Order: sequence, then C-alpha cells, then structure tokens
Amino acid sequence: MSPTGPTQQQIPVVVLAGFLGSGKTTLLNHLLRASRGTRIGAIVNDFGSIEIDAMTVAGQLGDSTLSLGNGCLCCAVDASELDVYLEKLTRPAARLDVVVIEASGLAEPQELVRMVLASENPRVVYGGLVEVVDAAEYEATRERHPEIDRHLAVADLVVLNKTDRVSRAALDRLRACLGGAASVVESAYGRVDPELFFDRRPSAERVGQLAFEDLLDEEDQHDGEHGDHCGPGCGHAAHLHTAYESVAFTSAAPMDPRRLMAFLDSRPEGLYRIKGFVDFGAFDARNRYGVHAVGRFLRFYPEPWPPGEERLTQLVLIGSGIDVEGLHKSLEAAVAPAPQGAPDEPAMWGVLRYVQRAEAEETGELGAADDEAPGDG
Ligand SMILES: Nc1nc2c(ncn2[C@@H]2O[C@H](COP(=O)(O)OP(=O)(O)OP(=O)(O)O)[C@@H](O)[C@H]2O)c(=O)[nH]1
Repeated sequence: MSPTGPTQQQIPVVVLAGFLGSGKTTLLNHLLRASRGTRIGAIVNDFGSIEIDAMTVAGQLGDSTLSLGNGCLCCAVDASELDVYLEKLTRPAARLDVVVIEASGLAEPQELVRMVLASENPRVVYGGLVEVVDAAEYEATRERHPEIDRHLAVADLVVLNKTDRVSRAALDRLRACLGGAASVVESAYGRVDPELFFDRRPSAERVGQLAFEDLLDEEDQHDGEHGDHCGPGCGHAAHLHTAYESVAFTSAAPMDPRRLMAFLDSRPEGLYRIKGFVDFGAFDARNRYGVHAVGRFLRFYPEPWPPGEERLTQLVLIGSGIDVEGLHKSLEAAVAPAPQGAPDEPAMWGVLRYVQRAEAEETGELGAADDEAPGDG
C-alpha cells in the first residue's frame, strides 16, 4: 500500500457541543440529510439513561452511528474507550469522510477535544469544535452558568441557532458578546451549510492553542485525582453536569393527555430539559409524540409509530435541584387509567396546542413574534 493510499487517509473528527436543548441533534440530522455525498459518521452521547438522542438521529444506530450511552462523554468515557469507537468509524472499510461527535448538553467540550487530540489512532485528526448556542435561552443560561463562556472560548465555530425565536436586535446583541476568536454563523433548525461545517478545520494557530496545557482551566490545573474515568486535569468538580440530575421514565401503559399536560404545565423551574416519546394509546393510536421541553419552550412532534416498534413512553428529564423521586411519581400519576369506552377527543386538545405551530415554524411560516406557544413564558 502506498503511503498516500487509503489507509493513510486522515478523517477529521468534529466535536459538536452546546448546552442542553440548543439544537445539536437537529443540526446533526441536518448535516446527515444535506451532506451532498460527504459520508458522515456520528457518535452520540446522551446524559440520561434512555438514549433519546441516539434514537432521533436520522438513520439511527448502525454502522456509521454509534451511541456512547449514558453519562457525559467527558467523564463517563476515557480516551481509550473513545478510541475504540473512533477506530470503528475511521477504518477504511467504513468509507467515511468525517466523524461528528455529538456531546451531551452538559459535557465539557474542552475535555472532549483533549480526548480527540489524545487519540493514538493515526487516521484521526481533530476537525474542530462547533458550539451550538440557543439564541433564545443563551442569556438566561449564561446567568446560571457563567462557565459557558469557557466552552465558547475554545470553539472554532459558534452556531447561533434558533434565530427564528428572537429579534434581529437581540441577535446582534448576542453576536457582540459571542465574538471572541471563533466565527459565528446564524441558523434556524441547525440549517448551516455543511461545507462550512466540514471545512471548519481548526487553523494551525488554533490547534496550537488547543494543546493539552492550554485547554486546562486554572481549576483543572490544580485539580488532582478524580474518578476512574477522568483524565488528568479533568477538573470534574467544575463540570456543568455535576449540578444536574436526570430522571428516566418508561411506561408500557399509555399516558393520559390531560394528566401529562397538567404535569408539563406545572413543571418546576429547575427542570430545564425534557425529551422523549409519548404513547397516548387510544387517544391517537397511529402516532407517537416526540416531546421536547427546553426551559419554558415546549413542543410535541407527532409521527407515525415505526412499524414493529414497541409502544412505550420513554422520557428523560434533566434539571438542577430537581426532586427525582417526586418527578417519577408525578409521571406515574400521569399514566392513563384502564381505558373506559371511547377516548374523549377534547382530551388531546391541550397536547395539540403545542403541535401545529411547531410545523409552521419548521416551514418558516411563523415570525419570531409568533413563536411562543400558548402557555410559554
Ligand atoms: N424554534 C426553534 N426550535 C429549534 C431550533 N433548533 C432546534 N429546535 C428545537 O429545540 C428542541 C431541542 O433540539 P435538539 O436538537 O434535540 O437539542 P439538543 O441540543 O440535541 O438537546 P440535548 O441533547 O438534550 O442537549 C427541539 O424541540 C427542536 O425541534 C430552531 O432553530 N428553532
């Protein structure tokens, strides 16, 4: 084999990060659909124990999409473990051009970058850090977590997403504070030009900046021993995810729409993110309802049940200062009682309020002023 033959080809590995619900999976799905011939491998990392993100990535799991499962990649997995996944995706037989690692919304991106840089796989080349920012939630998130700044500081490209949810003036204000060293591109529903994304090779200068020592925070440098999975300087105590807990809820019995809406409408402040799928049983036997809550934003996305799919409600709730047991009990209380006759149609109205507008948003029919669904904010 010649030294320039296929075995020598290096595959860029791009880290896709961003706070909970900012739109990472949406953007990854856009890339997978709009790749125009570029073959993309994906590694998906979920914070909750039900792997909702892995389930919602187009094409789902297969040869080119791998799930790293529960826990933040930055600590639940060490560099050698990640290397096993990278080995699978970068082997010549996989015939991929680029690998995207979608980090959980609470992972520390600098730790992931360190892992990729530490890879002993000669086919792996670090392809840059892309940070997705939720334009509507950024300011509130940054107030709670000023450490978000250090995530953005090491980004090669910042995607300012959800531009449909805020005014031009707010976007300009955000751009001014996101400035830094990275380029900023705006997007709605993660629709960035894939060429831009994959050409976003870190410049020699930035790779220099991303040497191990430079990626260490002050705190990291003084932080000594951690759990088994943290690499040297992992600085685990300072990681965002240490403040968050997740609740995984599965029910084989359908949910009651009114009870579930009562739960969602009164969800506690600290419960920042909900995602998953809901089975409303006879209330809509044809569809399962994807559900996403990010802060006060809530949407349902009905879609036909995939053939042969077990009819389960699977939800992951992520928050800070949440009552894990209480939330579990509340969800159990939202399970439908045994069916009594035909389901009453108005019961679904509360759910449907959060559906139609979402469709209009996707097709760009709504302006920012129309964004809030009834009950939002
Ligand atoms: N209005 C609006 N909604 C968006 C946009 N991009 C994503 N969303 C919605 O935001 C919610 C969260 O999107 P995801 O792509 O799952 O976010 P994520 O960053 O992968 O979430 P985590 O993995 O939980 O951190 C979903 O309801 C998306 O449809 C956008 O540009 N505008």
